[in-house]
Amino acid sequence: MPQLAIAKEFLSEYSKLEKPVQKAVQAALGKFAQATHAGLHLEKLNRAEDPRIRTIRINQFYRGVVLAPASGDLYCLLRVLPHDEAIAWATTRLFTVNQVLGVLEMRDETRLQNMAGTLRLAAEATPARLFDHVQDSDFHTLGIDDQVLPIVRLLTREAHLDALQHMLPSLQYDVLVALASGMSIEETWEEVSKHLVDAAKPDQVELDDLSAAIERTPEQVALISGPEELEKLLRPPFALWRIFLHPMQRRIAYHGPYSGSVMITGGAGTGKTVTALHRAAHLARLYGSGAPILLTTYSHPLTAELARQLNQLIESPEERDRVEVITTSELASSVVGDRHGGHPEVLASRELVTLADTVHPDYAGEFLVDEWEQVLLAQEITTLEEYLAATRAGRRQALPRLERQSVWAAVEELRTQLSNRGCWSVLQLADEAARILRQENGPAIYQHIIVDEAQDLHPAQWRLLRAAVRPGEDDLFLVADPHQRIWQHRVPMRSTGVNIVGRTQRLTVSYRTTEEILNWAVRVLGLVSEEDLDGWPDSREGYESLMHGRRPIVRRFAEWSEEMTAVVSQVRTWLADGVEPGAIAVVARVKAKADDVADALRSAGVQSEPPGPSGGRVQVGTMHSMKGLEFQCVAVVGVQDRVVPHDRAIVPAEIDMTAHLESLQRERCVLYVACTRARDRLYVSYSGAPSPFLPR
Ligand SMILES: Nc1ncnc2c1ncn2[C@@H]1O[C@H](COP(=O)(O)OP(=O)(O)OP(=O)(O)O)[C@@H](O)[C@H]1O
Repeated sequence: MPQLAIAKEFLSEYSKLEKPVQKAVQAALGKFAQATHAGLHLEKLNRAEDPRIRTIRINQFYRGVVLAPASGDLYCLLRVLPHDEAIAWATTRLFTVNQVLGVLEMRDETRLQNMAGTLRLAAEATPARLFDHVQDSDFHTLGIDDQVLPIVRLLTREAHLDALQHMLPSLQYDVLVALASGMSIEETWEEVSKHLVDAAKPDQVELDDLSAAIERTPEQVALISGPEELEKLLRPPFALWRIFLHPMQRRIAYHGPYSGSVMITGGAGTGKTVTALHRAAHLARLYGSGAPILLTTYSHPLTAELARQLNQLIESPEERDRVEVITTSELASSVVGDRHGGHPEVLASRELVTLADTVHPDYAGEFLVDEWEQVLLAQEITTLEEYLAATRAGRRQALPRLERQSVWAAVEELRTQLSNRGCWSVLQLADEAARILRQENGPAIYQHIIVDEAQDLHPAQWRLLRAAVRPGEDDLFLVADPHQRIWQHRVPMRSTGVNIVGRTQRLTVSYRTTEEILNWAVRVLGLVSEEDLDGWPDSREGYESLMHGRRPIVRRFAEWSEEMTAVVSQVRTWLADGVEPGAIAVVARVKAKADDVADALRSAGVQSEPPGPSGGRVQVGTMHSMKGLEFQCVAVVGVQDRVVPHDRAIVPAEIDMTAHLESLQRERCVLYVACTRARDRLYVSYSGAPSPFLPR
């Protein structure tokens, strides 16, 4: 029975082909998948470096490049390119199985041989070599093969190594870069092992067993089980993440049972959500009976997106039905609704503040709500005595102990008014639901809970989730980036009630953005101290992107009106370059500025919409509203002093220094989140003095 495999490179270029060419590709691939490829003419090439390379006709102009071993029945589709390009690519490439690492490797053999000649000449003039300090045996241990080693021994400068980047097998190139940058053999091995399926060398490697090698290279090539899978894979939106997982993502998501709660951290765009989705799919497949699985986060737009992606990932309706995708608020609502009857009505935060404004002449609604949520509900304070004894670290406003009595009375009044209206606040509802579950101590609602964006949960939401699943194997799978904490006050890891000791993992490769944008955006975060992390695992070391692109543009203007004119013109340039309107976002720290931009765009004939499931228009919104989203091009505007950080979000230093620093760090995170939404292009502008967070 013939087997079909496809390379990631093919799938990314397939999505860019015109519809008729895509149809022709589907027809050709369908024949492979249905094992009727005998009708396809696999054309052998004269002078090909790899005797197993064939091409197939897609249409008059395009050809597919296929790796077809002499024995066995595996066909691997590598590229689909215009005719001449396909032939040129196919004749120069050589595929091998790495003897030590067992992965499938590709090299540009023709250019590599030419390069060897040039390097030999350069080496004759220089006795010292770049890798004099590395023994042959160490190279072998790290997977450098006998064909590459003689070339490596000719290298005299790092620039020569750079020149080999697109010729060498990628993992061997990574090894050489690590060694050249001064890493020890052990450190280099640690880097390499991240790319191996079991983080270890395979026991035995058969050099002509392509199927086994493909299974060890899940980042690059995928075996297709049959025509249905193929059909699904090629259906838009060509989701690469469904098939090609980084070995680390795969190891984490498809791990056997974890003995307790697990936390996965990683910088923006490292595929944390993707890993959470795969874990949900894995658990749904493993655990057929019993309580359902919950996939959750704090906001509805984010759960809507999670549900949409999960629908793409899980094919079996029964397995899909095992995973409930709802917000923590919806969970709270259903628990409280079940016990108190009816559907609890929740007051939106703005209405809550308006109501709180009316309860006491001396206290602003915002202050009372903040005190209730961030002190009382956060610390689960239920009596005045507890409140009088509570710490108020991190509050915006000092509060003499004597005054707490009247604040307590005002919050009580707010609660009474809410209750008279038959309403709840979001966090009050979470607190109540957690209390009910803990009191009942009944069977767990969920067998497993998977949480995305866990860094933004409030303590009441942590209590709710903790109570909704019984502590034990595979109870909580948490995905977080402590550097993207933009909402709540910091919840120290020890206050979450979740024990992750010894069960933390980190993702480091960004799949979203380019190295240029990522390096710039990370500098926005400044120096993050141990205290800032408060027991949460760090997630920036080794954070990198394998993609390259343009550096972010930063522009200064004298006035907001000029800045707006410029951003409108930037959006129009992107549109003129062929970027889809829905792949463009304009982001501001405050809503008023976002509204100004939306108006300016409208006047220029460009329609926009708020962030969310795209209706195909340019999206304009606040930095907070962009959480979890991504766009090809992002413009972040109004990044000036006193706006970023936003004056009102900063706790004055004279009130509480720790809280002041914390609030500053959170504002850095907000800007970091906004900038890391960009895949290819990032444009940043400000009027007057720049934000102190902008990298120099
Ligand atoms: N293995 C993969 N192959 C291809 N694309 C991937 C892979 N993993 C993630 N991606 C893509 O990278 C982008 C970022 O992934 P994801 O949203 O999961 O990252 P994240 O870490 O949750 O990001 P953030 O914290 O910024 O919200 C998405 O477009 C996703 O489809």
